[in-house]
Amino acid sequence: MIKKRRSSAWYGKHDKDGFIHRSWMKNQGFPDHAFDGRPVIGICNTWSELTPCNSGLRDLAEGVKRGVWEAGGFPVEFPVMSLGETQMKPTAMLFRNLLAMDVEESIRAYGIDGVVLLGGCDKTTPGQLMGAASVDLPTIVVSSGPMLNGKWKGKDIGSGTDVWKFSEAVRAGEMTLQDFMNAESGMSRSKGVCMTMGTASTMASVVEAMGMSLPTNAALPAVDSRRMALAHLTGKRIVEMVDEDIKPSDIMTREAFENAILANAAVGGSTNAVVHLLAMAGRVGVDLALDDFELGSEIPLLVNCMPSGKYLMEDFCYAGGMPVVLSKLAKHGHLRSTKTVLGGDIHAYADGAECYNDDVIQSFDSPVKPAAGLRVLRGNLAPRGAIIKPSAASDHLLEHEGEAYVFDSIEDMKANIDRDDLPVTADSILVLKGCGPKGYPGMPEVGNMPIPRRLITQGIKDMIRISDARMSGTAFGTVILHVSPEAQAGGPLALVKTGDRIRVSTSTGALELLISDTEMDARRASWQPDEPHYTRGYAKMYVDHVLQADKGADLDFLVGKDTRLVTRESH
Ligand SMILES: CC[C@@](C)(O)[C@@H](O)C(=O)O
Repeated sequence: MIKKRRSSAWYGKHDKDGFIHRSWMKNQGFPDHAFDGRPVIGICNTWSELTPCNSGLRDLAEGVKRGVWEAGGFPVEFPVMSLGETQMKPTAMLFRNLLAMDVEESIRAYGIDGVVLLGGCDKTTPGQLMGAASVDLPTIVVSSGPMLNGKWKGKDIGSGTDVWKFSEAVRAGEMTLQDFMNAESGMSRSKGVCMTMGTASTMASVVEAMGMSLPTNAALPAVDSRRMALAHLTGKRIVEMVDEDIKPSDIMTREAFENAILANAAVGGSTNAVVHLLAMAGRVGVDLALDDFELGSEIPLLVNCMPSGKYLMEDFCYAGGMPVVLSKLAKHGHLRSTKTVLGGDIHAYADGAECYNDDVIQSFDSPVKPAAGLRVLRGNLAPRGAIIKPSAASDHLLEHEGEAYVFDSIEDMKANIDRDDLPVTADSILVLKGCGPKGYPGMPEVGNMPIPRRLITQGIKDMIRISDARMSGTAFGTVILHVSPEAQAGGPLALVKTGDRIRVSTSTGALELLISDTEMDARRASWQPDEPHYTRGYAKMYVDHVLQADKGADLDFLVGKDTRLVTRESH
């Protein structure tokens, strides 16, 4: 017998409970020595054919198992809910916290000592980490990895980013519907997540910057054999980590979250990282606030990937990937010291990293864009904040005052956006209500509303859009998101009327509805929330308990952790 482990409370007992735990597991052909006290490693898998981004995780699980066996551990794979943002209605975000509950309770209830999280699609990474952090066993992430570069008509095309471009081109009459449909197959040529710097690759990048995965995990393409090797090495490492007792709470420190914010700015990462990092921080008890994201605002955009730049994740990988970004951040004093899954400091991920393509990963002195990180906006329209991604926005709209055109719901927007008589100009500000966590529900990626047809046919490509929704990490435009409190929770967004003037200043961080306080109070007095869409089940629980976007949209009762061992047996 090696050292007494958590799993020994299942497999090390010599009574009827130990018999039950071991004997039933042996029906899968595991030999006696699998239960000799070696570390039991749970492989928490979000593989699903309905989550195409994660469809390669079955293979990667086998890679992790090889490494676990090699290091003297006992690997056991288990499924958890899988969330495919491209497939789920109303949005996978509605279920991120449900996945987190599934992960948390699975880890807690089973006899495992350490966990490898296999995720990829946007919500699977944060959902798994939130759940794992609330139990706090040694944990490492292995991501799906991005798809190969999209290819169509001899050009590279990027997941999401080119969907938005193509669909606007069809609406503007610049692309045929047949061409639009033909591009589908070229865009998704292999297993893996979006190969733009969408939310999936953003989350993998920030997780690497936090030290929660092995180095190079974020950018290796899903089908690159080196990803299988990385899974193998992760399996080996998690066994050692159990012995070293390195837990998420040792790694996911305040400094690690700051590194995530800084890295997110440098890679031009998704706005969705904000709600996910806030929710993850809430689980480990790190006091991260929306304003902390301003930390990244002066960091230049180094990674020239869509949607803020022009390349794709495969190019980013071949240019050196995250270790290069971390080394550039370190060189300019923007990488905090913090422990990683390897047991050393995050600076070790950066040491010796070489950049193989200076156009794909640019320098601090000559970046893709200066001061590219997310900005937090506040004012009487968003008392608890809103965010904008300047690197994906139009410079001329970053300081702007204009007249609001309001859509009261997503249905209203869809029914009217293409009306030929829609009273909007390029200076108008489109406002969409009812798309926050409680409103839709689930805070979908609809904030980057299409440009009204009458403007797009005049060649207008961007205008200010404001909502309580999120937007795809692959999207672009001058889009103000995550307005808190949301309309459905009675935030001032609910009170905006068509014709009101709104002022946006990205430089001073202001978002103001230019009406008097008296007028605001009068409108509030007659405001009623919409009837809830769901009156039972998980969605009802979600709506009753979800926190606002500025707090990460976790459920109020899931914040924090409980690391106690469950002592009561099932028989
Ligand atoms: C279409 C792109 C998606 C589904 O990945 C999106 O969720 C993102 O934020 O990147």
